[in-house]
Amino acid sequence: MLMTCVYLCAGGAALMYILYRWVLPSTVRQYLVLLWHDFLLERLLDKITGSTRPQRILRAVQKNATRGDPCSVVKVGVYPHEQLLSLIFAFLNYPTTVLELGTYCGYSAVRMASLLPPNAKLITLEFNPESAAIAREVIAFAGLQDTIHLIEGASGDWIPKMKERFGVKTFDLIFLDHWKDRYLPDTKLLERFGLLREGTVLLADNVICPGTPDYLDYVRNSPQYKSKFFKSHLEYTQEEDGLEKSVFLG
Ligand SMILES: C[S@@+](CC[C@H](N)C(=O)[O-])C[C@H]1O[C@@H](n2cnc3c(N)ncnc32)[C@H](O)[C@@H]1O
Ligand SMILES: [Mg+2]
Repeated sequence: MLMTCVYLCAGGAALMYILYRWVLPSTVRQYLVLLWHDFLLERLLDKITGSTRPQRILRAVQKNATRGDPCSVVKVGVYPHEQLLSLIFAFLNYPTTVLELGTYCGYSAVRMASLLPPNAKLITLEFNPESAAIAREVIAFAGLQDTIHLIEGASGDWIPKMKERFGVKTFDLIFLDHWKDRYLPDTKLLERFGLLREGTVLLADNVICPGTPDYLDYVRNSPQYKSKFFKSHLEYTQEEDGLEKSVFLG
């Protein structure tokens, strides 16, 4: 009886894996991965540890990184775009004005700021107060509070105020990594408020999973952009994903 149960469970698990890996279309698979990873697994970990994911990230940074050393902070997590970011920063001859949409816990902000030349400025926007508070602590731990300017608020509200509130003329690099349905409207806002110059690079994350079809269609077909896709994979998974690098041509 026990062995029959074991065989049935093993057979069921194998069948589920085959269905998941080879039968389900990739879009369904991507939704399942996001549902599992960003929702079910996180809720389970929240319950078990009595803490939220941002709180766990901050604790991991405080425990495993060295205060004042941004590289040690970045090493605490998995960052799939490490090499590409370094290449793009070199290609741009080290940008001095960078905007990030979607800070979360400040991980990519710390990564990018650690590649910036002295006197450069990185503005990052986050509308979730809990994430913004954790990001502030992560940024301070890395010793980058003078380079990274974290704004708590929604991109749609802040992009129009960038020039008057922060004295920004145009950005050299913009990293789009917030909610995917905002990529296109925020790009149009950046255009409308004159924040792009000839040569500004838009780097859009997760354009396949969860995906940003309207944004991709826009930057790939507009004569104002020269766009190129870089294959990658979704953070912490093997699911196919990618970044779109689009150079504004003016
Ligand atoms: C994928 S996470 C960012 C991850 C971060 N860039 C990193 O790699 O470490 C997306 C974040 O964008 C924030 N967000 C989403 N839409 C936003 C908006 N319109 N304005 C500001 N923040 C937004 C979410 O609260 C979330 O924390
Ligand atoms: Mg991302």
